Amino acid sequence: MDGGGVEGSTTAAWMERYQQMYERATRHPFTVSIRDGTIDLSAFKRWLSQDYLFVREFVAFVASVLLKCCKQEDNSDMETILGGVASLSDELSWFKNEAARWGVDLASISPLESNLEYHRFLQSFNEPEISYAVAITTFWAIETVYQDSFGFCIEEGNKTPPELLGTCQRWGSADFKLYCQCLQRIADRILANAPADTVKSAEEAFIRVLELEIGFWEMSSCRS
Ligand SMILES: Cc1ncc(CO)c(N)n1
Repeated sequence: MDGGGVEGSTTAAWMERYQQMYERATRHPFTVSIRDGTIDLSAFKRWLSQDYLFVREFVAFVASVLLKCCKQEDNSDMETILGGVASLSDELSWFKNEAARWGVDLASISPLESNLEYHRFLQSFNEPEISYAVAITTFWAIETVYQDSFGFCIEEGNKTPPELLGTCQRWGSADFKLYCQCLQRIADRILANAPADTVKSAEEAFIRVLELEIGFWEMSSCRS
């Protein structure tokens, strides 16, 4: 398919095939409790500080995706990914401001086990053998879980506490959704031209992201 849309695409097919797991990642009790207004603020602060450490690691991951992109013969996706790297600079500042607002001292935080597990997964993309197709699919999946999770917190009928709306807007906004759709179109185009074993690896990476995202919410809720 080459209409630029996402319906009927490889990634859309996976979202359907693994719908249950996708829902566990994007409608997790942690984010649903933000939407309900029943969120435990100590859990929110745990998420905030752990996600700051995640994003620091994510910078290196996105840089590795950018590097793989630049090595492609057709590197027309470069600007989109470069934009992603650039926006993480603003994101790190946002985390620092937000942490100060909540009285969280980021200097004294160390990563919990589920976060470390996610770090190891992200670091594995430094290997030049990991293809651009797998990397860009992983990048899309990671961003999309947050977009869908936080987008739900600002959809109609939400009771999200006003002091958490900024967080939800960061990933739930219409602009961030467009950005995720742009990543999805890139992933689908690359996958459409990739060999079957690469597509299989990308599918496995998609599932792994869902597992790791569920683990991250569990960790934040202190359920694990
Ligand atoms: C754990 C996690 N997944 C995805 C994102 C989106 O960038 C994030 N900030 N943290």
